[in-house]
Amino acid sequence: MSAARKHTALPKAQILIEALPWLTRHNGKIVVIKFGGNAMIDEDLKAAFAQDVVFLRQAGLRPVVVHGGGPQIKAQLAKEGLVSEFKAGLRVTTPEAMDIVRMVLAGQVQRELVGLLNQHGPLAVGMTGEDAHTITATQHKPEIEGELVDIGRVGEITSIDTGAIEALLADGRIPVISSIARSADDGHVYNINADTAAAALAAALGAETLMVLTDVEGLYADWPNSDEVISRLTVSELEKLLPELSSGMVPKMEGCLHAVRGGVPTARVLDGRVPHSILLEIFTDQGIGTMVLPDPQPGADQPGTDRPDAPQGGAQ
Ligand SMILES: Nc1ncnc2c1ncn2[C@@H]1O[C@H](COP(=O)(O)OP(=O)(O)O)[C@@H](O)[C@H]1O
Ligand SMILES: CC(=O)N[C@@H](CCC(=O)OP(=O)(O)O)C(=O)O
Repeated sequence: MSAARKHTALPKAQILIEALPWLTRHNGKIVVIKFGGNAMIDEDLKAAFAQDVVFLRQAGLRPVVVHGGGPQIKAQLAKEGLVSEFKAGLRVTTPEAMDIVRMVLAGQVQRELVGLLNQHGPLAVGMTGEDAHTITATQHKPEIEGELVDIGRVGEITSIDTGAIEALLADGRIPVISSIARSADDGHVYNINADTAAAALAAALGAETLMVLTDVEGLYADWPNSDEVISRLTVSELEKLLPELSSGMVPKMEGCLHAVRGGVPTARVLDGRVPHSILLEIFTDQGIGTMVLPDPQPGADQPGTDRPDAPQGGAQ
């Protein structure tokens, strides 16, 4: 009887052992996770996301959550009879819309995530980029067909102050950050795309990795004609691809590029519809989604394993 019990438990031990080199490698490291609006509308997935983030924290990593809420903002704008329009992939944000963006992100989405995480203990603390000058911005005017266009209170990040986040991490907390910035030039606030905010924070925090959860498997090579996912690419390869990308993938991949160019060793786009996608990515040898890597240094060995980020000694 006891021998049979041992036998059935063996696969569990193997799973834990597979995680060991990854646990060792990531111990104490900051991981910035962007939780996307579309990946966060399913209750079970949200609960699994919270479990994964708490698991990372208890396994010795230092997760920082940056969240979006595009679908929730869209729904609230519709309720209030306000139009929801995007230009250059960014929401046109009138002062009235800004009030709603702020209320939905900081008052609803962030509160809900903090609540889910804190079901596991007194861990998560919510804040927005306004707090303690975490994210400062000026007005962003995207260039559309050669002209700079005014899209309202949409911000371009000018500086990041990581002090408040670092204090929370040092206290063992999980910061949960809404993508709103304080203004550098007036007393108001700016709406920031959450992928852009997550990437800027990952670079400023010196994160080990940026993980962007979304509602597709990763970056498709020829979207929407094929579902072939690009499993990894270098920043130079990504830079060449950027002009061909459309809609929500643009800020995501620009964010990954910015983070890796800013010194973050890897940035990944993951399928947030897969339960526990974060754990699969961080603690298993296979990995999923799309990984962005720095360009190889001249003369350096090319990565030989399936996971170029594999821990020293190789994942078995
Ligand atoms: N090359 C591509 N690969 C994958 N998805 C793409 C690509 N180009 C555009 N997309 C679109 O980008 C969407 C993801 O962006 P978005 O909807 O803003 O996500 P989120 O709400 O998670 O921030 C996908 O659902 C897909 O419709
Ligand atoms: C300027 C801008 O477009 N801001 C975004 C902020 C939220 C966001 O990015 O949410 P997702 O990650 O769910 O798309 C917006 O208003 O929708």
